[in-house]
Amino acid sequence: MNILEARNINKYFKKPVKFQVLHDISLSVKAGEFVSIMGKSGCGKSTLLYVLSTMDTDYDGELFLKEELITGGSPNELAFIRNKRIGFVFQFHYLLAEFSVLDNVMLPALKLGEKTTKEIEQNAIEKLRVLGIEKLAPKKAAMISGGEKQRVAIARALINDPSIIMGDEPTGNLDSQNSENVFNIFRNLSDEHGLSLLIVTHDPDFANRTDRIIQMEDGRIIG
Ligand SMILES: Nc1ncnc2c1ncn2[C@@H]1O[C@H](COP(=O)(O)OP(=O)(O)OP(=O)(O)O)[C@@H](O)[C@H]1O
Repeated sequence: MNILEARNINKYFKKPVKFQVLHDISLSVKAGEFVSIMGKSGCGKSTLLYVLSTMDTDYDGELFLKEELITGGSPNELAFIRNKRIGFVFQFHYLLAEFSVLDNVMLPALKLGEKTTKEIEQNAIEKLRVLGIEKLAPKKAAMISGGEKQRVAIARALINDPSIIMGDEPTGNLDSQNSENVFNIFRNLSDEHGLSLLIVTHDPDFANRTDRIIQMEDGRIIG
């Protein structure tokens, strides 16, 4: 089954001058598939990811999540999809520095409000355990290392059991050992947990070990 499908996505920026940033992009990510997106700086990777993650709705074309059309959804529907069905990992972790690791991971589930605080806490501890960092749970986010912060950000992205994880250069700010850790976590989530992942990366060593590379050039998919 396709977890994510994009059909004929075109996007224009209108300022300072009108130009087409995405040209007729069609792609799909299947259940459990670990896919990377590569391409030169400025080719449109981040723009594409913002469209695919529903953060940007100003595009032509159609997006499907689990084979359901989500293009044209109301702001509330799209906010729900982003919180529950899509996990996002950025280059920078965006953790709340003064909150504990556990609280940071719990937040998206508290916002969703579908489970009790106790259930959410147990679930958050389980996600931290899967990522090998349950001991960090009580620590303040400000007090842990960069590599640990990124793992906490991944645990936070997993808390609502999303259908897909999207990442924009999630290893871009990490040293090689921490990049390797993050890669292995993603690989394991795909192989052992059947999660789909779509990750923008500049790192060929990372991309070459994903299931498939989508190559972009000048706003187009070229391979
Ligand atoms: N809000 C915007 N308004 C106008 N042009 C934009 C805007 N955001 C990005 N662009 C332009 O769109 C093109 C694609 O940008 P995008 O950030 O998607 O590329 P990228 O492949 O992710 O680059 P990088 O690898 O450097 O992050 C670039 O030419 C960029 O300058």
